[in-house]
Amino acid sequence: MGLFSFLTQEIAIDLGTANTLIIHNDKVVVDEPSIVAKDRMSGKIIAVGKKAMQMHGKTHEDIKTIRPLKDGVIADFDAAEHMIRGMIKMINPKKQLFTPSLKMVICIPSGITEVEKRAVKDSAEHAGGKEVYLIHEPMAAAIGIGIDVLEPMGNMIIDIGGGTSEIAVIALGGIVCDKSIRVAGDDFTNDIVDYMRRQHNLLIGERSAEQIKIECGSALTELENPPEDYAVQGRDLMTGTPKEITVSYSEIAHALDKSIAKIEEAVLSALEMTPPELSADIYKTGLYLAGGGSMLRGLDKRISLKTKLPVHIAEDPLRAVARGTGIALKNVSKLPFLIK
Ligand SMILES: Nc1ncnc2c1ncn2[C@@H]1O[C@H](COP(=O)(O)OP(=O)(O)OP(=O)(O)O)[C@@H](O)[C@H]1O
Repeated sequence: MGLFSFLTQEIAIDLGTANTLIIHNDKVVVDEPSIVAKDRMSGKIIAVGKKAMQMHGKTHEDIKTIRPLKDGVIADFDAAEHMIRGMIKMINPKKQLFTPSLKMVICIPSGITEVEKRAVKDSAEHAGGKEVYLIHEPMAAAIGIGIDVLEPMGNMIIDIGGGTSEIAVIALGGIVCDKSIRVAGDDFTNDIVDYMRRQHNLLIGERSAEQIKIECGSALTELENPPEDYAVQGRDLMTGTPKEITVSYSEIAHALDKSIAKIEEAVLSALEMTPPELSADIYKTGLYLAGGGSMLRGLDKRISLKTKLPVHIAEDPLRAVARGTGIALKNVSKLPFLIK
């Protein structure tokens, strides 16, 4: 560590629709849901991350919870800036004598527009970033999975996050072709809310729906190791009173079918766009899945059946992108694909 290293702090940020992770000194130091709570009267941010999440869906009229990102991009600039600031503060909760200047690498979806890119950069700079680099999420995921992205070898990465699913073929340090769709884990959650309302006349909140997805969600109607049925509580739409019903994984698989089919279609379309030499590589290496959405039971098998290719899930899918962004941070000068 250099003499003046305390003057610069190097951080990698996986700024996601659902979760934001910060890596500092090779460690995940922040892993929080991407949400803030605001006092409507004063306009002040009163909670960031988990604390704000606990308030989500339970607020009274003076408090508003905001998810600053939608579909992988910043939807509320002011809230995003406060969220980034708040999370950076979590790294050094104690007051410091010097405010270090920040060198950051932040990942962005590959289908992002120039204006959306600018919004991420501006938010980071307003939150104290002096040297800000951007990296495309599939590239970060590939690095996080352990793929040598600079090699003349094609690899396909499917990153299913909260707001976006990104499918990219990577070779020689670049994205050769990609397909980004705004259908991912959060759409699975919304499908469950809709399904419960339609099928069971039961109104449930977003957090309960996410819990169902995690506890008994599935991409296939038949699984080798099925999860147990799950008891769901909500409001009966007919009587207005609280009610409990039990759901099975096959039922949830039906509810998620349409959204999963859209992801499958995007994978097939990315495979169709792939130059033949790289198709040959992918035939040998298979497809790599990353992102929290890829943890849905049976999703790897379903994509494998559809594409007739082997599918591998990253070791820790929720952290693959953050890990890759952290590695990129340490190699800023060597990686030609970082965006300044
Ligand atoms: N065990 C699980 N099974 C299914 N889905 C899960 C599981 N754990 C987390 N998820 C889902 O993963 C999603 C979040 O994944 P991730 O943190 O990779 O997304 P993100 O980076 O915030 O989003 P994006 O990349 O779209 O900006 C959420 O929709 C969450 O519900």
